[in-house]
Amino acid sequence: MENSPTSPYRDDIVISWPELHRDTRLLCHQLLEQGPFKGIIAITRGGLIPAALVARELEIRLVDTICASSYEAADDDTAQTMRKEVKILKGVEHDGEGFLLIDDLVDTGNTARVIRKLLPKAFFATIYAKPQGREVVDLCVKEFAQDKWIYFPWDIDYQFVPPMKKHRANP
Ligand SMILES: O=P(O)(O)OC[C@H]1O[C@H](OP(=O)(O)OP(=O)(O)O)[C@H](O)[C@@H]1O
Ligand code: HPA
Ligand SMILES: [Mg+2]
Repeated sequence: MENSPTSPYRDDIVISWPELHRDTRLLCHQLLEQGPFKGIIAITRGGLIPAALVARELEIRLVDTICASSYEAADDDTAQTMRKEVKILKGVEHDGEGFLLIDDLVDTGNTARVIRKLLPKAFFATIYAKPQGREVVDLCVKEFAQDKWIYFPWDIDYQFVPPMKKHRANP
């Protein structure tokens, strides 16, 4: 997948549904050591599917949301690399004590820093993390380099790829 020329991302990591499920279950094993939690707060939208999987494994039925937005699609329709100010569209009315905050990943840490301030007592977990944001969250299962763009399964599709031989300069 091609990144925009202005993008800081040089490489792509494509995550499949089974990989996301397996990584989320790995996170759950570690979360079981941290709980019990009163409930989960999913950070929309990326945190919604991981939060549903975590709720299933930890048998938590109280699931709330913090609705946030910080990226939008690039104009050239490539990767999502346009950064904006973090906007909170819906918060929660407590400091997070006893709650588990879930997002799909922490990249620059901008989103996580804003949400941390709103819920300073929550336990904050993401499936993936990049170095700039890692310290903002309490737990993650995998870390990737800062210049990798992570494609989640809900953002991609299977498609035909021509045989490698067709692209060779001197067949
Ligand atoms: O650490 P950061 O640099 O702030 O980036 C991480 C955030 O960016 C993405 O959300 P996005 O705002 O794109 O919205 P989405 O979850 O609705 O896709 C991702 O789901 C994280 O919430
Ligand atoms: O690497 C990423 N992948 C998907 N969404 C993101 N939001 C910030 N960084 C990323
Ligand atoms: Mg998000």
